[in-house]
Amino acid sequence: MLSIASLAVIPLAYILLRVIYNTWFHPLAHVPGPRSWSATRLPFIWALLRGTIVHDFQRLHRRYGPVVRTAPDEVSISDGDGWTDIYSANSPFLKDPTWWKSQPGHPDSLLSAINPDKHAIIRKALSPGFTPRALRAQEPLLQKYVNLLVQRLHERVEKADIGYGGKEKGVEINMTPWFNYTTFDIFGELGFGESFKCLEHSQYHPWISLLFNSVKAASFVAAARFYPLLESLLMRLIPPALRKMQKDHFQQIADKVQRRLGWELQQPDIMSHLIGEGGKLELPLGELNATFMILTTAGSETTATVLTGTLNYLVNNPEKLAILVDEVRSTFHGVLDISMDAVRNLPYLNAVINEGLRLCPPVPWMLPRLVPGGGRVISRVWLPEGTRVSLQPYSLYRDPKKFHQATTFIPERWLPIQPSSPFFRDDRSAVQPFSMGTRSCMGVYIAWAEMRLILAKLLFEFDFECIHEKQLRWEELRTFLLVEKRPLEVRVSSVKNQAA
Ligand code: HEM
Repeated sequence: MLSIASLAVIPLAYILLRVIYNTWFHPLAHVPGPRSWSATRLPFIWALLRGTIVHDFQRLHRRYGPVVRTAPDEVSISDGDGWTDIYSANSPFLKDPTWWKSQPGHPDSLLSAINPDKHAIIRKALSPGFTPRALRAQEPLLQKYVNLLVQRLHERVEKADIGYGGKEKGVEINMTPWFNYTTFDIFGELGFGESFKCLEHSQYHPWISLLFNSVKAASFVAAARFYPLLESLLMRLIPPALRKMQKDHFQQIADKVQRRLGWELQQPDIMSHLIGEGGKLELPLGELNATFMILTTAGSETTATVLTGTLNYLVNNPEKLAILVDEVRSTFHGVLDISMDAVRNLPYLNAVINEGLRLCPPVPWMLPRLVPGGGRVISRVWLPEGTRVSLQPYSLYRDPKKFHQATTFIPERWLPIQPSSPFFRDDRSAVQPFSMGTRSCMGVYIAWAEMRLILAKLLFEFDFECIHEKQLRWEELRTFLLVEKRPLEVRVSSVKNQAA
């Protein structure tokens, strides 16, 4: 009979053998990387749970190069070629189900559909709502909320001016929630004709507050998925109250969808393109609900992150802010002139947003895809079939080998450049914040329109200044699938009040 000691020795011996195999005999043993990360998945999980994974990957890439082994069966890429190697149109690299698969019994959404044919059906049904033509019809919806943002900020500034008796210039405002209020309200209206009323009430809708926690929880669920036994145990341990909260969260979106489907009046929102003749839906209701649940986050939190990051870099670089302010205020006579068409070709505004996207990508880490049958060469390294492989925008965009003064905010690198410029050799094509190919961002036109309109209107109406003792350091933010933003406290004053 086996003694207790030998029962303990067997799993230990198994773990030791696995570590030896992973480190020296695994088909990925030739890929550079730290031994501890190659031997077991624990360092990866630890980084994921602490929210430091993006920075840890960046550190590993600086040390080991553009292709790094970050777990026994996983490789991280920080190289522009990775975009075409992994994500180009009709790429055979499918999403890794560990991260994406929907929970058993739940319908697929646009993001969770791994099968390319299934994904193509959902994407095709949604795509008419995301074209430049659709966006033109949606402009009044966007403008309504950008104007409301401006109005709310004016109210804050005026209230403070009265309070201080005009002695101090402007008021301290945490801009982080204001960008979120605006983008969530816009998506609510654009998606299902019902905003979250955040700007109206100047506070988060409870659905959004809950969302931030659930994105964080998703990191934990993903961590557990690497250990199927642990996953099933954890799933059983979820308290009923938490399960109910998760269900209610989903149900609120399902209710919004249902209300929108019941409308008699039509407006040119995304949903309008999904309702066919006689009210027939272009997608099964379950998939529609699941897709709008995900879309609400993808379509709001991302844009708000770039806006927060970009304004942060602007206030910390007052000379760049002054150039942009000059461009905006010299182009427009009044705030009503600021339309989607009118802001599209402002060179410095576009350069600023491109630089914001480079330094503050809201998807700083592309979740893994799987290397297809037969293996593939990625960034000049051969990887066997089944390897999990991800691209790291955050590391890539801040790589000093790819960009001159890589971690400095320099919008000029996006303007037309002479060969004598130190930025001439910048690898601009490596910056693909909306990804590439069949699974690239559908909201790219909406996102650009929102970012241009919001920045242009804010800078036309207000002066923004950094509050040095409350500076936000973007490099210190944690990532739980998405970036965990912190308050961006800035001093805001109204241009009108100064002119008076
Ligand atoms: C600056 C803002 C944004 C950035 C940087 C961004 C970036 C991205 C990226 C990188 C992906 C690919 C994710 C992956 O494959 O792992 C993606 C997917 C997606 N994004 Fe965006 N996004 C932004 C805003 C938006 C907006 C405003 C919307 C909608 C209104 C939107 C809708 C989508 C959708 C539907 C997908 C999934 C596409 C598919 O799987 O076929 N995004 N986005």
